[in-house]
Amino acid sequence: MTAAIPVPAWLVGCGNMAGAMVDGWRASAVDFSNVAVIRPSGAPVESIRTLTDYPDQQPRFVMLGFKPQKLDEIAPRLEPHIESDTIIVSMLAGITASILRQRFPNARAIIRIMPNLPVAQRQGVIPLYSEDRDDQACDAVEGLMGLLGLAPWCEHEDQIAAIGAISASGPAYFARFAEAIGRAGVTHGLSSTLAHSIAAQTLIGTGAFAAATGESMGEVARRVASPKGTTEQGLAVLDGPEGLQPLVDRMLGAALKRVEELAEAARRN
Ligand SMILES: NC(=O)C1=CN([C@@H]2O[C@H](COP(=O)(O)OP(=O)(O)OC[C@H]3O[C@@H](n4cnc5c(N)ncnc54)[C@H](O)[C@@H]3O)[C@@H](O)[C@H]2O)C=CC1
Ligand SMILES: O=C(O)[C@@H]1CCC=N1
Repeated sequence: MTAAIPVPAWLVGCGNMAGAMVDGWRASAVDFSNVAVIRPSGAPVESIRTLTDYPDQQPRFVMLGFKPQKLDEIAPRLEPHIESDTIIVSMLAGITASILRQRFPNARAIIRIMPNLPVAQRQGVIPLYSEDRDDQACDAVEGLMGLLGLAPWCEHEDQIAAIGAISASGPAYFARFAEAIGRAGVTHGLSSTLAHSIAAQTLIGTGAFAAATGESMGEVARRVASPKGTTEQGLAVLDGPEGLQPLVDRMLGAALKRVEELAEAARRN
């Protein structure tokens, strides 16, 4: 039997990220019959009832899927519906468990997650973190997230941000790298369509190859780069002192700084 969403359940905000989770759960045959999406646009979500306002109901499960900057607009109207039976799952970047507990003091348990878009294909990474020692609630949410991919628990809240900077933001970074390789292909005479499609297919194929062989990315790179061959010369540029690692370190640092800023803004309110 597949994991079940405790019901009644509300998905408050259902855009790119929560929508991808819904797609993954749908592919896992999760029952949505007592689940409602609540968002002001009322834009329909396939096979889930969509509402523009909170019904007169006390939900047992609420997933926060809106932007962190919306917390102070949304929390005061949502809070009266949250009771000692309600599990809150939050994907809001930067919004800590203690900030959420302050906004929703009555919640049974508050569980933070930091999912990524490939949950739609059940190939996601979904770190979890909670400060509430509620094994039943944690097991229920772990079961649901486990349907969508790798769902590790974090011991410390900082790990949610660190994992998130890699895996939640990661699809954007890998996508950007593939775009840059595609653009380089155009510089070398390929048509834009061909260059970008082969760059994307190479990213997809590399992931599939690594998954099928179980090899680390380091091993995959070594397998491609023949000694004294062509790839070795390209890797030497990436591996140089001005190469990829310092750039990636700065990239992650900038994203993590923003996590702090979002938390600070929420703490001030
Ligand atoms: N996009 C991603 O890959 C990831 C996003 N997240 C988190 O997911 C959350 C949502 O991000 P996205 O899906 O990218 O944004 P989005 O803009 O695609 O979706 C936001 C949703 O919030 C809804 N919304 C706006 N105002 C609302 C209100 N007053 N009440 C209820 N719903 C309201 C919108 O209708 C929309 O459905 C953010 O907190 C972000 O930190 C976390 C990990 C990855
Ligand atoms: O960019 C963001 O703020 C969200 C959180 C991690 C990925 N997307």
